[in-house]
Amino acid sequence: MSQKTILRALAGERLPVPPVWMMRQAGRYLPEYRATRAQAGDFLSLCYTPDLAAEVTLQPIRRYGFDAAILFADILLLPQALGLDLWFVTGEGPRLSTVTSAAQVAALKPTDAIHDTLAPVYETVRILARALPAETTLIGFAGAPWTVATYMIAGRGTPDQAPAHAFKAEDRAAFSALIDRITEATIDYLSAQIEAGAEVVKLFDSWAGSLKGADFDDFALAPTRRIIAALKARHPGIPVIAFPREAGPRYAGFARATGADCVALDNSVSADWAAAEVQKDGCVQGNLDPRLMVTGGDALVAETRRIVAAFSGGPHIFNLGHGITPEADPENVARMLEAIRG
Ligand SMILES: Cc1c2[nH]c(c1CCC(=O)O)Cc1[nH]c(c(CCC(=O)O)c1C)Cc1[nH]c(c(CCC(=O)O)c1C)Cc1[nH]c(c(C)c1CCC(=O)O)C2
Repeated sequence: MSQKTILRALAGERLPVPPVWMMRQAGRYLPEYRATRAQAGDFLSLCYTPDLAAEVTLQPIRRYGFDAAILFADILLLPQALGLDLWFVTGEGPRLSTVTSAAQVAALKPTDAIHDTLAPVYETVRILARALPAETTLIGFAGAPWTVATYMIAGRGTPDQAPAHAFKAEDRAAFSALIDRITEATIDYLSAQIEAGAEVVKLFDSWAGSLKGADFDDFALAPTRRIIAALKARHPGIPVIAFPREAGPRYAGFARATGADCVALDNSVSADWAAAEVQKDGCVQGNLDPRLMVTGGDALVAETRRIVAAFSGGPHIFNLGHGITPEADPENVARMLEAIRG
């Protein structure tokens, strides 16, 4: 069996101390990240410069000794590789050219053309596979099709994903074709990350919670299942983490329905409920409220310990319920790690 703690937990092993990493662990809360980002000039240049992207991936590993490193990139690089324009507005977030018709779906670049744009990401993975400490697991990632589609349709982040819901309601066939195109491209994108050295991959479905009923089945669950089945066929033994954020009761059964080796939990579900209803099917990850990394104090330590205790009966990877924010205090990360590792 692998000695890497993350891989042991993903294989279903209960460990006395849970392995730990954090969503957005390379990010603006760290002064060394801000310095490298300034050197790169802007966020996308940082993503597409392998030496610098590898450097920011390694920064939180050096500072905190996390058990996993997550490739530094962004879920919106794939839409760009499919032919959309992408830029980031400082202080606001991403902007993309949009896809809102069957003709625009058909005009996206073919899947085998994505690697031209994404080659630097694979090079970052290769650098990291060589540079990481022997005990650190390298996680690759992509956005899940629904979440990626919400940005491609709206051209930006939206609080309620209304433009994507409208497209789905107006032309379900064209919307489904878009989901299929993203699904196919995601399979090849993650496959290439694995071939470059990613040991685990994670699918971020940040907006899964806005899909209800049959829509959740068709556009959160089914594409995830299809991606995982294709990856398992091509790369047996590579674990997959699924993050259907704010899926609520639909977290139960999600691993069984999709074949995910681990389900990442946001902080809106109770740890005790998830221990009973989600962890019974395998590894779970997440749940700590990222706001505690800003406020810290005794509440951070108490909540960290409560989550460790709640999931102590089965396989568990400690993580936050969503990404750490720029306002977080780096000292609070150290405090959290001390509460987990003692
Ligand atoms: C929805 C989404 C995106 N990107 C991602 C998601 C899914 C997870 C989630 O829900 O947060 C995923 C992501 N984005 C980033 C990573 C790198 C790995 C990591 O450390 O977790 C990962 C895994 C870097 C990033 N991606 C982004 C930053 C900040 C950019 C900067 O340095 O200015 C980082 C470190 C920018 C980004 N990228 C995206 C948005 C909406 C924004 C702007 C909001 C923000 O600034 O936080 C799209």
